[in-house]
Amino acid sequence: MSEAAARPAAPTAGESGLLMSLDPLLREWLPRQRWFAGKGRPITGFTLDAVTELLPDAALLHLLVRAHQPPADEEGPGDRYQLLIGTAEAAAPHLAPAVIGHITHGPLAGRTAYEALQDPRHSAVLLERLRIPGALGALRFHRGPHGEVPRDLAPRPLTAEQSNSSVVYGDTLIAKLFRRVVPGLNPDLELPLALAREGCDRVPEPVAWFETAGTHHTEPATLGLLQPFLRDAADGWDLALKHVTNQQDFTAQARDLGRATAEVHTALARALPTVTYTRARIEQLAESMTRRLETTAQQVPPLLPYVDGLRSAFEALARLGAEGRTWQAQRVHGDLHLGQFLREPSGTWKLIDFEGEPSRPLAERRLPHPVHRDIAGMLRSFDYASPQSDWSLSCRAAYCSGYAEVSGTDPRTAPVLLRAYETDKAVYESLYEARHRPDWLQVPLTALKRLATH
Ligand SMILES: Nc1ncnc2c1ncn2[C@@H]1O[C@H](COP(=O)(O)OP(=O)(O)O)[C@@H](O)[C@H]1O
Ligand SMILES: O=P(O)(O)O[C@H]1O[C@H](CO)[C@@H](O[C@H]2O[C@H](CO)[C@@H](O)[C@H](O)[C@H]2O)[C@H](O)[C@H]1O
Repeated sequence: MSEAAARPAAPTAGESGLLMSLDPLLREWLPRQRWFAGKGRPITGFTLDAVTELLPDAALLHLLVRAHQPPADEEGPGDRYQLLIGTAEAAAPHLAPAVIGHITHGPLAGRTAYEALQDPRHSAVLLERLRIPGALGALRFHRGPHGEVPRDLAPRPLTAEQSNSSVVYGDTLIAKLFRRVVPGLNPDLELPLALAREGCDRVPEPVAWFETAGTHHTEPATLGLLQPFLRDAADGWDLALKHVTNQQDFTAQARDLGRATAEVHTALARALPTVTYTRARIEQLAESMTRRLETTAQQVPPLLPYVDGLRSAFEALARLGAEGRTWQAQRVHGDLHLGQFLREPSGTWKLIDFEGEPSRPLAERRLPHPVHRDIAGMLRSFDYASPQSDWSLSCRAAYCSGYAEVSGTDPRTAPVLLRAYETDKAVYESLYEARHRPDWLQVPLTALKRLATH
């Protein structure tokens, strides 16, 4: 790959000028993005961790920007975000919704900054980079062992509400760019690659990816990946909602989803290390769930009345550990819900988005867990589609039966573990909804009310 357009990764005087140009705009724009993790906390400033010019004259910039929002979180001084920014004398009319703002300070004064993934000319540059392995500025591009990356596929950005940002190329490939960037290998790349090595075809195999080089004290961070696009696939969440609306049974699909989950779990257990959860680890798990409940209740006050009742779910888990109960633990999906399953026109369910819960530290997301963690995520998801209904109860049962048919173990034989994970998931959801979709907060709250009196 040509290094011609690359600029050094470390910020230079010119780059701090760049920040002067962008700072006022980013303060306004960043908090409005769905993927911005620090909602509700004021930004006190930015640091530019790296800038790579993908097109000359600042026409297309790749930035890793740290947003300072005291106090610092577990992963360092401020969250680090990946931004692709285009600048032009004037943004073309079709890019109006992508405009970040008019630059009034610094070296780019007079130009307009916009979200470059919305500009097909710019997302085409990204595809071209992903096609050819190599280094460019702060970025490192890699190709997987299989799969073609054709040239000149027409890009279209996905408009779905997402935790990250995706671009579909010619209905053939889909690129996903992680927005909040943390050091380390992202499980969204790690697990699909491991599953592909294992011959599991339930997951689209990454064909290319890119990362930023680490520093002397941080690991490289995965920035994005390119996978086959599952054309004409139906999203499990949309499909479930349609069935609810039309008062149609969904148990056959739920059973298939259970079978697909068990297949993926079996392959993951073969592909990556497993551990046994014994007393200490189970008590630790119960403690971390309790801590999360308590901190979340501080951030989501409507949760407060249920805290005592919910704590009992985690106490029961710790008690089982103390009595000598053990479980096998392995790598799991980590944020499993109906929307993570896509049904191909052939009827086959595929699984996507192995990133885990984006707000958790990466090291935590890569820990092995009993499979009940994912199963609880799906049980919550049926409840989201039709809260506290017979529809959801029968789907939950069918899902567990399907899971048992393939794995040989019915998850319902571990009700205490399942309740603890379901409670933990609903606690996570209450924070997620409070931050991103306050209108939905009632869904996990209603479930938590029930789980508190279990
Ligand atoms: N391989 C794929 N084929 C078809 N659609 C996909 C594929 N991967 C993702 N999508 C679509 O993109 C959406 C967002 O992808 P996802 O990986 O869940 O991103 P995020 O982590 O930002 O939520 C999904 O809900 C799905 O509709
Ligand atoms: O965007 P991601 O797929 O990474 O996941 C986040 O957003 C999900 C919502 O889009 C959220 O899922 C919650 O809402 C779903 C309905 O929209 C429901 O099916 C899930 O069960 C529920 O958890 C997910 O928790 C969050 O991490």
